Amino acid sequence: MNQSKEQRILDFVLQNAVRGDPCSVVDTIDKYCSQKEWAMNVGNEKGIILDKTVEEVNPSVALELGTYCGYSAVRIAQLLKPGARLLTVEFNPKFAAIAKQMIEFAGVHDKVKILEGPSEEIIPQLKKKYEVDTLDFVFLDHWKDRYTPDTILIQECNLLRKGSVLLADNVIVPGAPEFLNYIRNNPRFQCTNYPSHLEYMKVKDAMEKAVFLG
Ligand SMILES: O=C(NC/C=C/[C@H]1O[C@@H](n2cnc3cncnc32)[C@H](O)[C@@H]1O)c1cc([N+](=O)[O-])cc(O)c1O
Ligand SMILES: [Mg+2]
Repeated sequence: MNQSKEQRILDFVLQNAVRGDPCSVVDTIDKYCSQKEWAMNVGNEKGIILDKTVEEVNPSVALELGTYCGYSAVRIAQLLKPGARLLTVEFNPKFAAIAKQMIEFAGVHDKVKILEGPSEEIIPQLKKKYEVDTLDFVFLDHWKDRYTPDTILIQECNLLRKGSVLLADNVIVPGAPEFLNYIRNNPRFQCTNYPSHLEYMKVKDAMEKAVFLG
């Protein structure tokens, strides 16, 4: 049966990156996706915005919605302090399996837990089943029409504390207009926009940071 694009990306990493070296895994995925096949990884330009935000927050508990191949999970995990953890949610079992291998090859599996299932089912389980008190950082990069309902659900589940930071990818392309409208008009969030470009393209995109004010 012919391979998926995601399997080809993983194979390219297994053959060309350095095992246990997260930077080489990230760079190798970027090399493949900029030269051979485009894929919806956050990429290096927006990845630097992600890195800077993670370093600024220095989260003990981080949540990612939309693991895909594990590119941003590896980027985030390599910046986490000892004892800190990333929970990443993915409902496509094929993508979850690819990401699991990607994360293990990068050597960050002791910091990352892949939660397989839809975010709307997983989020309400975080406190009891995954022993989360509150989330210090949330990276939204899943279906764009889920950004708003999941942000509301995260608040309903009492998962944010004063200073928790949300960072949303793709608020220009593909776009998340209802999320931008919701979060920018919500007095409980302080928003900042970071103009950038769509991964591996010259197309304009942006990320939106939203700090929960409590
Ligand atoms: O569509 C995009 N991203 C959607 C990402 C989707 C990923 O998150 C999972 N997912 C979705 N809802 C979920 C709910 N629960 C769990 N996993 C979920 C999907 O199985 C997929 O692995 C996108 C598109 C472009 N683009 O240029 O077209 C660029 C980007 O950077 C993008 O992020
Ligand atoms: Mg994205």
